[in-house]
Amino acid sequence: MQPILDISDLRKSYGDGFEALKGINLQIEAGEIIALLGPNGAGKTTLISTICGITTATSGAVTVGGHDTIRDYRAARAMIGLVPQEINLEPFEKVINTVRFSRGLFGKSPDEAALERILRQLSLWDKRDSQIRALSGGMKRRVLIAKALSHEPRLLFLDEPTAGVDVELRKDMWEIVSALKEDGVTIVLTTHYIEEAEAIADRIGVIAKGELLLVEDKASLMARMGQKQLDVQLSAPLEAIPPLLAKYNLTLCDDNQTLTYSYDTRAERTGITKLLSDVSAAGLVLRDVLTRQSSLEDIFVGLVHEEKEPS
Ligand SMILES: Nc1ncnc2c1ncn2[C@@H]1O[C@H](COP(=O)(O)OP(=O)(O)OP(=O)(O)O)[C@@H](O)[C@H]1O
Repeated sequence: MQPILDISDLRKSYGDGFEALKGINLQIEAGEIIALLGPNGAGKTTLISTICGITTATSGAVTVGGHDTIRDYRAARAMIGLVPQEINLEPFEKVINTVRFSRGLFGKSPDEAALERILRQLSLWDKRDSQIRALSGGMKRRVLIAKALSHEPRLLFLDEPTAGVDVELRKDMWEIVSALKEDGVTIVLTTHYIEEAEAIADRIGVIAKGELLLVEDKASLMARMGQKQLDVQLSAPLEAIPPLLAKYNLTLCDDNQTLTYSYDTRAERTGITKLLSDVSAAGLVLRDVLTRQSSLEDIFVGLVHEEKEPS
């Protein structure tokens, strides 16, 4: 099946020569939620702006639903909704007029039923005649989403939808995103929050210094997180792993005194009991044991760190 979004070798250098995107390749299937995680300045906003035609790419190509975002800009843009980071609403305008106006900007014919459906979906229907300035911060964010949905796009970009919002509002936002997915909208969101990516994304991309360092199914990332390491510290150094312990796939650390064993915390049997009894049967004396777990955060920090300080 043709991906709804296809980005190939996308590069962006700003006027001062700074390369904000260094050859991004990414395909997104219809109906997915993908979270792009990255530190400040990684290039997330630049990537979204380039796809949406707000910024011009230096080279590379992007298609949305098969439409090239440059040659076939209108058709591509009509399929995209963008929820920007900043709240940029007209304070004296009524909610419904704001959303109606956005729809008009895309040249879509008026459709009051569509507006009602969007406003109801975002729990804004009761507020349709309120002025924007009278709304809470959370409601204003909902209006931004309603505006982005006003022309019924198939692909929605949310640029840091929960930056600086409280925990309750963040959860609200996550529910909205899940409901949109149920409706068949494909969602790309950028975030600094690892737990946000964990909570709602199907796939996670890590971006740093203009490069996409990893794109992976959340499930397989979680499987990596399920891996734990057991460090068995011995009272004396070893020359090599004894043959009796060969079957455990152990690593002997640089100090020659620590054996590391990886296991899956979710497996029925971790093999730890048997390992420890075989360690003793091999005549080794334990000094200490400790366990470590790699989290998505470790994976993320490790990747971004490697990128910052290439060895
Ligand atoms: N108009 C511009 N001119 C020059 N450099 C720019 C411009 N816009 C962005 N940059 C630079 O490009 C890099 C990527 O910025 P971008 O806003 O895309 O990052 P981001 O990942 O969205 O960061 P944040 O999480 O802080 O929003 C940054 O180093 C930024 O300073």
